[in-house]
Amino acid sequence: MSEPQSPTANNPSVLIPVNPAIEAYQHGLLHPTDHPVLADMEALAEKNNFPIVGRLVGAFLATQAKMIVAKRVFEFGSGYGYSAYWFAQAVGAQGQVICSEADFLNQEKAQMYLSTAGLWDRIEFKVGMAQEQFAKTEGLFDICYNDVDKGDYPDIWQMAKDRIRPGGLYIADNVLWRGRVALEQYTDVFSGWTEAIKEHNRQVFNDPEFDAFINPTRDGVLVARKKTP
Ligand SMILES: C[S@@+](CC[C@H](N)C(=O)[O-])C[C@H]1O[C@@H](n2cnc3c(N)ncnc32)[C@H](O)[C@@H]1O
Repeated sequence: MSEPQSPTANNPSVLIPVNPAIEAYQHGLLHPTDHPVLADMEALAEKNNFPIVGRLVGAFLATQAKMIVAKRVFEFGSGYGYSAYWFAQAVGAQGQVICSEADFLNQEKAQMYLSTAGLWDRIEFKVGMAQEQFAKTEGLFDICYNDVDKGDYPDIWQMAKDRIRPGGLYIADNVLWRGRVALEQYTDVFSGWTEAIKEHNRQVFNDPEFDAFINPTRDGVLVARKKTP
């Protein structure tokens, strides 16, 4: 009997972490009460091939934030506010999500979408390099969320880890990088990004101050909780 065809049989240099049928099943379980603006944001991502986290990971981010009663979140790489929608909804009316984004054109879109969703007053949107914006922002965070260009992942981890409160979370998207991190041979989309993600993952998992886990949903979401004294 022949082996079943894997979804990546034509492309052995990547693996899809979760079977698409399982992700479709998970999608089917999500409740349809989220704000209709999400569908507009998803349609724009589809049209422009823009890498938003998508609804499964969005719901996961919001759940993580609610679990630790997060009130202050810093996002590294906010795009036009899709992941920020989930955090803003989770932190509540008294909470704050500080977005950082290199492309100034995304600020206007984020404002339009998140105002429609009634969440803009929980957002502080900073245009510029996330590293610089973070350095200029004082205080500790309940969550630092990393979704910038992947070559910068180790640097972002190094700057974020000391600014997370005990019991708070460091979250990073795309840490499985379509499975390339698990392969000996792969085709890199951008030179060095797979190695940077692997180095980042090693650093997070080896840090004695954090407990870490990778949720393989979509492209892999790493969650690391800072231990309490
Ligand atoms: C994967 S997208 C973010 C998607 C967003 N988190 C979401 O799910 O809706 C990455 C975004 O980060 C921005 N970006 C990449 N590297 C950055 C950096 N070092 N500083 C600021 N923005 C960055 C890009 O312009 C892009 O909009």
